[in-house]
Amino acid sequence: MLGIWGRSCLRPQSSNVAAVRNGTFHFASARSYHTSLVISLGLRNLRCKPAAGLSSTSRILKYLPTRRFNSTQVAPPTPPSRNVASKEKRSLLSRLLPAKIATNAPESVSSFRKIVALARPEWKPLTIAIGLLLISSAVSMSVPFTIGKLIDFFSSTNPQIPFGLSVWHASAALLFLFTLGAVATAGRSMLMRLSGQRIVARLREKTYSASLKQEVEFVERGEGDVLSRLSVDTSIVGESVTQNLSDGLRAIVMSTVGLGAMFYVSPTLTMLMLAVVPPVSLGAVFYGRYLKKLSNKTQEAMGEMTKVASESLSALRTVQSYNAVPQEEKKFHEKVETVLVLARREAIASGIFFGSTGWSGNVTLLGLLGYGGTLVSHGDISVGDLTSLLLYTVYVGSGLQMLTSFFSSIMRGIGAGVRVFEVLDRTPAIPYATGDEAPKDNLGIIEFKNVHFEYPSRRGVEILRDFNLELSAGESVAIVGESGGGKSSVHSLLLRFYDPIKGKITCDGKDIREFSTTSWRQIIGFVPQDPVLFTGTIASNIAFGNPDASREEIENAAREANCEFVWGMPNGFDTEIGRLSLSGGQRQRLAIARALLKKPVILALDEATSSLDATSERRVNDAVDKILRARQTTVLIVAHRLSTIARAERIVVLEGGRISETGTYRELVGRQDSRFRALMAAQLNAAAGEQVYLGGHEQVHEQVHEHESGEEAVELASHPEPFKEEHRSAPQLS
Ligand SMILES: Nc1ncnc2c1ncn2[C@@H]1O[C@H](COP(=O)(O)OP(=O)(O)OP(=O)(O)O)[C@@H](O)[C@H]1O
Repeated sequence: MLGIWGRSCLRPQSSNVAAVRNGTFHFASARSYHTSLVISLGLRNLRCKPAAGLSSTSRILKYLPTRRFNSTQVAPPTPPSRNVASKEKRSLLSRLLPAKIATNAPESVSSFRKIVALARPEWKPLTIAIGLLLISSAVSMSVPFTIGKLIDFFSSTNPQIPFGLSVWHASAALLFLFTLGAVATAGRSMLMRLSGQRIVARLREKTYSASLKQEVEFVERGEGDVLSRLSVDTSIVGESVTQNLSDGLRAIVMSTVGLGAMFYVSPTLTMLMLAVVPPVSLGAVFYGRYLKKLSNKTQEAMGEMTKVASESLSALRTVQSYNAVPQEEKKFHEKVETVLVLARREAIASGIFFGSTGWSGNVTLLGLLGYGGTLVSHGDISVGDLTSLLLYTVYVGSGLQMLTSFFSSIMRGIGAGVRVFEVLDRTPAIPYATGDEAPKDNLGIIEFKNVHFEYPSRRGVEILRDFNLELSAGESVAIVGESGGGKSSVHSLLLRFYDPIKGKITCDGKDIREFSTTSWRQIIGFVPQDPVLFTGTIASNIAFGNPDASREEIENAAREANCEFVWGMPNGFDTEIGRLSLSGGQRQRLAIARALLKKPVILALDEATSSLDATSERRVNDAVDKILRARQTTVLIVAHRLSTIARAERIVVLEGGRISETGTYRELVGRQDSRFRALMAAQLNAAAGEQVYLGGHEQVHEQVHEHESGEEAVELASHPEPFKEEHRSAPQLS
């Protein structure tokens, strides 16, 4: 079945599948996000016995790229002294609890407390539900007793009904009792479920909100993991605090009341029945251990399977364009087979276990019946009592079984809780929304001062090294450099997706770390290299982050960003779009409109590296040109195309993590030994068949007075003299 599922998933339209970036799966649309949930939930359902071990997903997703907390960003680790002190306690715990939970005993305890605290707002319905549980349990526990009495009544020559009731009265009383039991069961079940769902909903919202406030690194490197915490772990926690708790209570009531009733009816027979408990428990221990080992392996195998599925689905365009569907089906099939082999072993083990426990149960019943029959024939107990006893034995047996699974479910809940609270209680490495208000105008100079930067995931690899850059208010600066040189990283630092490891970025002399991230980001319009659209209308996409913008403002921003294509769409600004349902150029212009709508004081524009078609490129360039000419905004462009570079007031060359050269376009091109010239010549020469734009000084200085047909002439009088735009699509630097 999984094989079929995998096959059909590889064939649908690829519209909603996102990219794999930095080894992380990015599900950017609701549908692909949903796919990821389906994968994790589907896998969870695949497990035959959830009893032993932790949340399957916690292990499944171990194999997806997950964020490992690094030393600078993690919530404070457990102090060593506490570890030593609790060592002894842990060794005992380790025998009782699943390994992962036992090694994190303090975490587990606090997770358990937090789980209980989650149920606090639901105390009223939960208390009522527990009351109803006691009523329904009392009713169901009275059934064996009643059946015994009924048998005695019908087999007796002189039938007597307790309390002197008539047959009709007794029947009516029993009917009422059973109806009461049924109503109590229905009420308990509804209340427990509803409370559970409300707890899960609250937990999901809180966890989602906490995830959105983490620094991007945390979520991007473990996105799949965060999703599984949001979807699967939260529901396990909710279940454990309601459904499992209710089942556990029911099991306790069933076992204790059942045992009490059995002792009341016949202590000897009860002792006989209890003789079977030790061997069955021993069998259960061995079975449990084997199952735990097996389920660990199964979860690992399922992790591999999820990885294969996620990779192919998130790169569906590549898979389909290379006709690699059969190849991917085969890969998936192999992983499914591994899971099936393990599932088969688990099925055999559980078959043997449940078969043998059933056998021992039946043998016990036979023993009880044999010995009990003798007691009946001696007149020591009645037939009714023996029947009640046998029925209570069944109740106690199933009560004990429920207790076993209750214990493992609670353990699972605690394990899932640890994972959820890890996100929920985590302090983001880059504080969210705390700090001073950033200036909304009169920005002053923005300065990168001796900035050193390396990505937390790649410690020791310096991307920026003593990087210095000054941006005056209203200035437009283009950063150029080799691909992978760190240009986009400069934007990431400006936007405070990361902080420098040394040095600082200041705005009018004040470290931007002193501003709250929300107010600082509010004044920046960011157009990333590969803009992301969200499922919704074009208008809602432009107004992303500005939900109160009027239609007029949205249209003005779209006009300014050359989004004329919107007016040609069937429903104009109300046209529904998906993540990839527009061309690259259209997406960029929409993203520019989105940024402009913010009326940013700083515009951080990362030019698309992917080749746009000539018209799109021209329209994007014109949109950028308009912004540059307006000169109201400080613009920092990561530029790849000559056409953009030439339009900036100043160009900085980023090499070896620092700025090697700075100047106007004219200055840099004019210098024979300029790094800028060398860099561009090298990169443009690499473009086979393309004319080398910077082959000669004179070529570069030819002024363009006319543009492509129907386009506004590009007047760059205030800019350095531009290059000759001979090709329809300008070559890129990287
Ligand atoms: N999130 C990340 N984690 C770790 N390393 C990263 C991350 N993002 C980028 N890098 C690495 O940092 C270096 C600089 O990347 P960056 O994207 O800033 O380069 P760039 O100059 O903008 O490249 P391009 O012109 O190709 O877009 C690259 O070596 C890249 O592999």
